[in-house]
Parts: sequence; C-alpha cells; structure tokens
Amino acid sequence: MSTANPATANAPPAALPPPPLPTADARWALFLDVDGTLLDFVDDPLAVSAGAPLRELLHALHRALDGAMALVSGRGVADLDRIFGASHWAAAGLHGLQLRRADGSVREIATDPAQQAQLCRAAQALAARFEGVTWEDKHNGVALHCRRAPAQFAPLQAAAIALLPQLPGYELQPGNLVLEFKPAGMDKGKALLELLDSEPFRGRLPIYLGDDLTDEHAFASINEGHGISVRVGNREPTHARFTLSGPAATQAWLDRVLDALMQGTPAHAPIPGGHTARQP
Ligand SMILES: O=P(O)(O)OC[C@H]1O[C@H](O[C@H]2O[C@H](CO)[C@@H](O)[C@H](O)[C@H]2O)[C@H](O)[C@@H](O)[C@@H]1O
Repeated sequence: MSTANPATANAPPAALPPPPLPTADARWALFLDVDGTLLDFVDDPLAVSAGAPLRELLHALHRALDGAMALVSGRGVADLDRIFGASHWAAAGLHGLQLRRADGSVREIATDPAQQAQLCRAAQALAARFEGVTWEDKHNGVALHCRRAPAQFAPLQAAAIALLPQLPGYELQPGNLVLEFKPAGMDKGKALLELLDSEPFRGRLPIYLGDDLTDEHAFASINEGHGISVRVGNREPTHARFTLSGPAATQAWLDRVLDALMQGTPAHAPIPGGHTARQP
C-alpha cells in the first residue's frame, strides 16, 4: 500500500537542490502532477480550475516541447480536461488506469460497473462513520477526503485498511488528506513508462514534478531512467533528487524552463496562446 522506501524511511530530510534548467537544444519530456504541484489545494476537489496564466504557460511549453508534455494525476482524464481545457495533451488519469497518448489514442483499465457500485456503497458507509469526511465517486475507484477534518485521517485509514479484505481486487492509495480505493496493479510510475515508450516522448530526458506519496512511484521510475525527479513541497521521505517549494515555485520554474527552451527563437516571436518568446 505505502510506497515509502524502507531504506530512506528513517533518514533525515534531504537537502535537495532546485531542478536545473534545459539548454535550448534539450530534448526534455515534461510530466506534471496536478493537485499540490501545479495547483494549490482547496477544500472542494470540483472547485479546482487552472487560471488563464497557467493554461497559457502550459500551452506554450507543450508547443516548445513538440507535444512531449503530459499531466499525470489521480484525477480522471475528463476532470483534467475540465481543469485545463486541453484535450489534445497526453495525460495519465486515475493513477494511470486511464492513458491518453499524444496522438490521441487512449487505453483504459475499466472496472465492472456493478463492482464500482458496490465500492461506492462501502465507501459511503465508511465516510458516514467519520464526521467531516466526504467521498468522491471516481467511476473507477473511490476517494475519501479529510481536508475539512484532518484529524480523521488516521482513524479513517485504520478503518479503510480493515475494510480492504472485503474489496478484492482493490488497493488503498493514501494521498494528501485523501485515501483512495483503486483497482490494484497500476500506478503513476508504470503509466509514466508507458507514455515514455510512445511518441513524442520516446528517447527524451524525462522530468517529473509531483508532491505526494502517489508521485513516489513516478520518482522511482524517473531515477531508474536517469531523468530529473522533482518533489514539490516538503513531504519526506522522497525518492526525488530535486525540490521546489510549492505550486507558485513550480509555475515560476516552468516559466524559466519555457524561456530557456525558447532561446534561439526570434525575440518577441508571438506564440499562439499568449506567451511571447523573450530574449535578453
Ligand atoms: O495526482 P494529483 O493530480 O495530485 O491528484 C490527487 C487527488 O487530487 C484531488 O484531491 C486533492 O486535491 C483536492 C483539491 O485541491 C483536495 O481537496 C484534496 O484534499 C486533495 O487530496 C482529487 O480530488 C483526487 O481524486 C485525486 O486523486
């Protein structure tokens, strides 16, 4: 269930450096977690939306990387499209249970609707035992949210672990004040490798930014492939080798990445989507 590396579980917090910037000719592939990495947490998951500056920045990066940019999230792909309005981007949704490649082709590991309905009933009954806990039907798994009642996380987790044997085929994935019952066997690290084996990601240097326990799977995959793993925030322990302090720092760094990638592009060349190539 937990992805924490036993080898690092008791290690002191790592003093990690900020991530490097690309050279103008770098062949980067950018993988971005969403909540807690690109966007600040809020109480209501459905209230989340990316503002115009972030959308424009990501559109410009997507173009500068020739499409080698993907969102990797616990959210479903349709929810990502609602938040970013970019249904042509590659994306791994529901921790990789859903995958949309850059060419638009999709693959989904689907759940039997009757099984999902049973899971929803069990999750609803569980949430009702803990004041302030809400549940989210993810159509292929369920999330139990504690953001409005953080003290409930530990007792809720104990109850969820006790319930798990009654839910064959599911595993429990803890996240930031959230516990998810998800179909077992897929994680962000596997989804990332699947995307990396498709165009235009193949052969590029992978960069992954994430803030949560669910992102540790991806950090491990990235490190094996000699990519750049970036923890956003201060969660410990982590497999990541670089760090940024939070979503605002992520956006500032991405802005500098875009600038670096655009070196060599004529000054003030207009880029559809609002970003303009800046030259010294
Ligand atoms: O993998 P991510 O992109 O980080 O998505 C993980 C979960 O994000 C959402 O929950 C989190 O963000 C909410 C809105 O800020 C917040 O209220 C909640 O406490 C966070 O855990 C989403 O609701 C989940 O389904 C995702 O799995």
